[in-house]
Amino acid sequence: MWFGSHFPWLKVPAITIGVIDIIEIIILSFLVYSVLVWIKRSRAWTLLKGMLLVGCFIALAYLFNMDTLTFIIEKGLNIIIMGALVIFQPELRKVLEQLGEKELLSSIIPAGTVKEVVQRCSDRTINEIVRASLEMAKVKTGALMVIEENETLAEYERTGIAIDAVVSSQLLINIFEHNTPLHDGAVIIRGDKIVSATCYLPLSDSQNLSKELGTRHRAGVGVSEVTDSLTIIVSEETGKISIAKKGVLTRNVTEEILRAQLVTLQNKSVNSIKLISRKGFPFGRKGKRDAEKGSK
Ligand SMILES: Nc1ncnc2c1ncn2[C@@H]1O[C@H](COP(=O)(O)OP(=O)(O)OP(=O)(O)O)[C@@H](O)[C@H]1O
Repeated sequence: MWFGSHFPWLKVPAITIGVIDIIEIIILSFLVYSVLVWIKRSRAWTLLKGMLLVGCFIALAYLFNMDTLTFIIEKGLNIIIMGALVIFQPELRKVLEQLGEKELLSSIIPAGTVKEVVQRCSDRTINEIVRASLEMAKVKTGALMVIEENETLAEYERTGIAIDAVVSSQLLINIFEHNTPLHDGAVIIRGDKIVSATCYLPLSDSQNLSKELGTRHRAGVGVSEVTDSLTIIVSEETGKISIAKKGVLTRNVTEEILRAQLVTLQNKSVNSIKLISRKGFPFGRKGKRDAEKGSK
């Protein structure tokens, strides 16, 4: 009433909101949120900033009735939209794929409400991967291991040689041994199996990667940009272990960080996993000390 009497020119229509409207609002909010998150995570963020700038120019052109500019904009708009669709075809495809995957469900239902915990790989596999990485780092054997999560790596798996063997540190070390037929390229791990070796991965074109890093690291980051996988890279040059996730490369990771990443991927809390090395000790010096204390 107060609003209506003070702003008579502002007519607010009498609306009745039904259940369908609420559902519509929820769906729209979710879609807008998903698009914004996607834009932030993908290359589209840079594009969006550019588009906002162009949008400002367009608004100014219309505001000040700049006929020539508005004519060009009207004629060129379709071409710009088509161009954007072609350039961002991989990203758009990924968004549509994600909509069809279970990630959608988990993003709607908050963590903790889904009771069943899916365990992607066993504790033993984690221990074997960590052990292999440390061993290879010690002797500076270059390695590239991609661990599959929700999004399939089948596309990259096909570029390599099928293996289908249970993950073991010995096998991983053997694969990446210099001058052996399988040492080039990447190994793909799915669950507790090494599914393929010598795989070719997409190279990242990120400008943020240090110039001193070569194609092994670029390939590791590249696959993490286009899938939700975790990549472990052991540098042949420095013997340092790096991990790539969602296009972010973390260099020189410690055993603990590497293990924590693998445990996160396994969908279990870090505390709930008991890590036992081959000698029967929990991993790490502290674990060994604790185990020795316990056995006395
Ligand atoms: N697209 C790719 N997919 C998978 N593996 C690749 C790809 N490109 C290069 N590699 C692997 O990386 C090796 C070359 O590594 P390079 O020395 O260029 O990289 P780097 O990042 O400097 O690593 P390092 O620190 O180990 O030297 C190749 O022999 C090959 O095994």
